[in-house]
Amino acid sequence: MISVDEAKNIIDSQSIQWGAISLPIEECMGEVLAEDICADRDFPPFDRVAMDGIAVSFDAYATGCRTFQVQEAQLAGVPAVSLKSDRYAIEIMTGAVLSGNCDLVIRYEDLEFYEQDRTKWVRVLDEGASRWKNIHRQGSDQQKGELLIAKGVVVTAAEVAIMATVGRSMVLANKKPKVAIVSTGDELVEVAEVPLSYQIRMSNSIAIQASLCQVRIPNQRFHLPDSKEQLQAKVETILQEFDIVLLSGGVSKGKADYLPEVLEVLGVRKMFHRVAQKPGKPFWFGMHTTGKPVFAFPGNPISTYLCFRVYFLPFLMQRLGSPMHEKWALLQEEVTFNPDLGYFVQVRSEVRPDGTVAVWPETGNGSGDLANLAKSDAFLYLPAKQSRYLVGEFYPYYSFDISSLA
Ligand SMILES: Nc1nc2c(c(=O)[nH]1)N[C@H]1C(S)=C(S)[C@@H](COP(=O)(O)OP(=O)(O)OC[C@H]3O[C@@H](n4cnc5c(N)ncnc54)[C@H](O)[C@@H]3O)O[C@H]1N2
Ligand code: MOO
Repeated sequence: MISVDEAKNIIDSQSIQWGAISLPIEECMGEVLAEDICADRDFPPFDRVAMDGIAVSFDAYATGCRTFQVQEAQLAGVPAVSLKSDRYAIEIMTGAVLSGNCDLVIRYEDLEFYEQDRTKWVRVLDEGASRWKNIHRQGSDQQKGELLIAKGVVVTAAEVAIMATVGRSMVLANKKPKVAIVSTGDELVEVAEVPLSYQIRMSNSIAIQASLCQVRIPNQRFHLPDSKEQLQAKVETILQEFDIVLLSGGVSKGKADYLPEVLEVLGVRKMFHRVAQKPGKPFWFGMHTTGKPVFAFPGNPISTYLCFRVYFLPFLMQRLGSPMHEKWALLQEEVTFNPDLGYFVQVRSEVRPDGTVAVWPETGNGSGDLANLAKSDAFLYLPAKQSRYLVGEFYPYYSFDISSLA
């Protein structure tokens, strides 16, 4: 039996890539960028007028000139016009390119217009003007060629806006794997069915599917009976059609726990079976000859969910180029446990005003106590080789809320 850390390392060390796909920017929200996005020109690309008003020469203003003859108006979206001399002003609008020979913009609020001899004049009331006031200088935000978004970023509306402004109508995103979710067991019936007294409704594959849909991973759900022949035939076709196979149930020591044997026959090499942890001890992981990973989670609902959340999800996000960062939380009640196993205790959490996460254990009745999942909102990882975990100690924390990845 291997440790939790060894199991994670084995999973992480598999070289698996699903390549990249070119997507229109309208379709890339929530995707992970597979390329860097750089500035195609300076930001802003020209000296951009930042206030509606007039453009003048600062030198004229600095030598005491406060009245200017209005030469013309220059709106946004037209080429720059130039001052005839520094006694003139050009009416100018926000978003326009700064007029030639001008280096000061004064807002309408600080101006008085008047007419004299059928000529339009303007008087400047602002006594605190400086060179380049109200002008967003070319290249002052970013220079042409600078990195604006690094690959690996999950695209939000902010990235879409930046990609749009640099003219990227198509971008490269990490291709997502197609995942098969396979539950096994003759005691399981579909959700809409009424179970007989010796049956239960399946929930593991449904929970995994819900999580994969939330992080927008294409997936399909299957259910297979406890028959070696049927498992072998069906898993063989599933392995051809999907990039990753997640199985639930059939990996412990029961008479119908055929999966480890069937998987090996199908060319899935066992990388480990059994991890020194509770719950989820019988966790099995292997690699198919084609390089596709196969995760076989122990069937007890909390074990399946734990292995999915703690091992599979971080592996998936890391491979997609958007790794999940480890979070830590502060234990609020002492826990004692068997030092031979790492213990993923279910906890209820609260974020404190200082930002730390405080957690209280909600142990429930073991890995079959599915309803206890709703009383908790995370797993706290209490590592092996110690038996007491004290109030005020920090431990790694795996929230059930994965909405930040969506
Ligand atoms: N002799 C031993 N027996 C067991 C061991 C062991 O080491 N030696 N390990 C126990 C542990 S720990 C677990 S966890 C389970 C895992 O066994 P399997 O992976 O073979 O899972 P099953 O036996 O198929 O199912 C276990 C349990 O979970 C229910 N289940 C299964 N699939 C689903 C599903 N999709 N939705 C809802 N519930 C599901 C199933 O009905 C069983 O009650 O083995 C222990 N035994
Ligand atoms: O490991 Mo089992 O998952 O304890 O119930």
